[in-house]
Amino acid sequence: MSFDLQGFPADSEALASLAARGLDYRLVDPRNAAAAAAWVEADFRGFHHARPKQIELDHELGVIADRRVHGVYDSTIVDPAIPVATVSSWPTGLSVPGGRSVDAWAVSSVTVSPTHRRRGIARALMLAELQNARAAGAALAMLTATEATIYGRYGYAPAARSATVFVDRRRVHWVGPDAPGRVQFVDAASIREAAPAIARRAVARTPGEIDRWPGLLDRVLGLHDADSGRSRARRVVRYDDERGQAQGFAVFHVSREPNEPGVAEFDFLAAATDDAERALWRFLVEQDFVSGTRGLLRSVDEPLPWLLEDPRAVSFSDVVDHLWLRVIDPVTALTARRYSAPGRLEIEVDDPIGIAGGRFELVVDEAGRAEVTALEHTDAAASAKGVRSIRLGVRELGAIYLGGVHPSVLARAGRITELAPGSIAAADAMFAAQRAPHLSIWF
Ligand SMILES: CC(=O)SCCNC(=O)CCNC(=O)[C@H](O)C(C)(C)COP(=O)(O)OP(=O)(O)OC[C@H]1O[C@@H](n2cnc3c(N)ncnc32)[C@H](O)[C@@H]1OP(=O)(O)O
Repeated sequence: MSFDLQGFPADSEALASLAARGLDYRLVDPRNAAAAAAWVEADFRGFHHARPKQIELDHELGVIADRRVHGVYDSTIVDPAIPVATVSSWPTGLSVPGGRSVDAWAVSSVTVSPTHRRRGIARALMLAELQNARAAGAALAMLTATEATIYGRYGYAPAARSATVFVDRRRVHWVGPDAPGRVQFVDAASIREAAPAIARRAVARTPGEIDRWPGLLDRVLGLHDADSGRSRARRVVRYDDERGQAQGFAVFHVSREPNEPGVAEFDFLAAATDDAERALWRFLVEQDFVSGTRGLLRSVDEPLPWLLEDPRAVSFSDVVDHLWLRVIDPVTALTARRYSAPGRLEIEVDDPIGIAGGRFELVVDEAGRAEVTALEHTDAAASAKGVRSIRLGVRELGAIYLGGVHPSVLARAGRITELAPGSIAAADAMFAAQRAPHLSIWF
């Protein structure tokens, strides 16, 4: 999605509603070093992080150079250059079932200073971001949330979960296939050039993953602050296939207690093929002098238990909502993904914020490809025709979009209404995803 991030002004409604509270809502120019640094300072404070070191600040300034960054300013405080609220956003691809990527709008860095909380600042920022997403032509807006109670009111819903996986070293006996290639240690800097292409292919394999940005790869490889203790503890391994082509890499470190075996911990594994995924997992779980391996932000549907003789070597904990989606343009969003069963379904979407509401006809062919049309008529007419038809809110549409939540579960929760017999069963079959949606990074 090509889009000029600085090319349109700050949202006029947010501007007016914050001005009415004596606050100034501004688009921050990331090339203005002082303003951008003050914004980063507020962002770090908002998330209760320590003040950034210069090297971290420089890294963050590089990241926000590719983002649309807003701050809210209060001219009456001691340091009015530091915003009392922050938000950043950018257009990026979201992988959907079937392997395509849909244009989406990522929202991040939502903070409001504790001195200014609960007076509607976040609300103004979040409504503005929906308008930004629309202006950018995004089919969906998306975010990862610190707390699950903040974003539903703007139409977001959890659409992909993640889990912590722990593998008990003593019980590891690999029974999966041997990978034809090999795993080797590589220097973090040496893999940086190949990393974007591997990550891109890995992202395309899994619905729910989003495009990686350069600063993220620098950070996971520890290159943004190479001399820090954290970065120096990181080790990088790469999987090369039988032809010597790099197909995946993982970044891990071993946490140590004196004279005790440590735990191999990782939160970044990019595998472009099944062989790479298996080989990297095998390397990570078969280390010696560790009590186990812990992977963060892993899929709830990892194949790992099926690769070990003792599936109970693997435990899943902290299964949480992770990726939150907000449908902006139902026709584009619903057309982008592939479906698991053919059929015809009318979907009535209620959107209290007035962005994505309406009635839509989804017709899926034998290959799982969809044609989606916005309809004019009412549900009474649809059910009279005997057409399979459901009614749901925009949040529920976001929840089922990637196939991570079954429509029948939301129907049982009273959150989807079946307007004609068989419609929920049809929706379950159509929206099912071959691979559980999963997002393995924070953004
Ligand atoms: C995508 C991301 O960046 S996730 C990061 C979110 N940010 C953080 O966790 C940092 C710490 N928290 C904060 O900075 C603030 O508490 C924010 C940004 C979450 C909320 O900012 P505020 O300006 O206080 O929110 P605002 O006054 O606009 O509240 C809007 C609504 O959200 C509700 N709300 C706000 N924060 C929370 C919360 N943490 N938990 C539950 N409800 C909340 C309010 O009660 C209000 O509800 P209403 O619409 O029913 O009246």
